[in-house]
Amino acid sequence: MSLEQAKQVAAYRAVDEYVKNNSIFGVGSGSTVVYAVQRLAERVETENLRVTCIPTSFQAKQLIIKHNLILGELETNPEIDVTIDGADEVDFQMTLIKGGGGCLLQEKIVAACSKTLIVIADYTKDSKKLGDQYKKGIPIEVIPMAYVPIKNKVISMFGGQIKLRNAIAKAGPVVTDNGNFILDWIFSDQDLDWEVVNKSIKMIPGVVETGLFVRMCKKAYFGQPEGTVVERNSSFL
Ligand SMILES: O=C(CO)[C@H](O)[C@H](O)COP(=O)(O)O
Repeated sequence: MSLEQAKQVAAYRAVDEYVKNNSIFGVGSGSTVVYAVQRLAERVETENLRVTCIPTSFQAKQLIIKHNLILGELETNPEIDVTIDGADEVDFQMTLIKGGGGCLLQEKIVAACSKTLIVIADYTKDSKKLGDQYKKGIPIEVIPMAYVPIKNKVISMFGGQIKLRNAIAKAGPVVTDNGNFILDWIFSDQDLDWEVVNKSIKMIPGVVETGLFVRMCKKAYFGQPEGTVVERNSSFL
């Protein structure tokens, strides 16, 4: 079974268990979420469901439109029933690293407006400690003019290394859906208190958001190589 199939089984399971009729649904971003939207569209069609979808990125909005789903926004739907999103890594405490695809800011806003946040991922994202699996670091979305002082400050507070994320098909840095830059912080200490780290980094002027999702996720579905799905529940939500 391929990695893509592992993503698909996790996504289908989560949509089947969590999406209900007459609900407001947060649509995450990334390659795994593509399968979730696919499954949602199937269910809307066959079960005649009414589900209003709130996107977490330009990509998510395009997926909603492509599948003829109802597109909503936080202005009119500030309370979301459930959001299903991918993750770059999920540790044993259900702390997430997100933002590998650069959409962390809107993902965190939508997650914070959701009664329930569910993660869907393949088995490579399942980890004991952050950094065991995902080696690209913690994304930090920043206001462009402040990227150097923020970089220096984070390193002086917590160590490690920071890279400004560069675009692939464009010269220069990645510019997010919100017009900001992304710093990827490769931390050296795996035993940090992520709640403290998240709050401290957020206090630095010019930081818009971090890709650390602490105590936000209720459940994770990990698609396995043999086609089964492993579930992990949070102990605090
Ligand atoms: O946080 C994200 C984007 O900002 C994604 O959810 C995360 O990168 C996982 O993506 P994928 O499902 O493609 O592995």
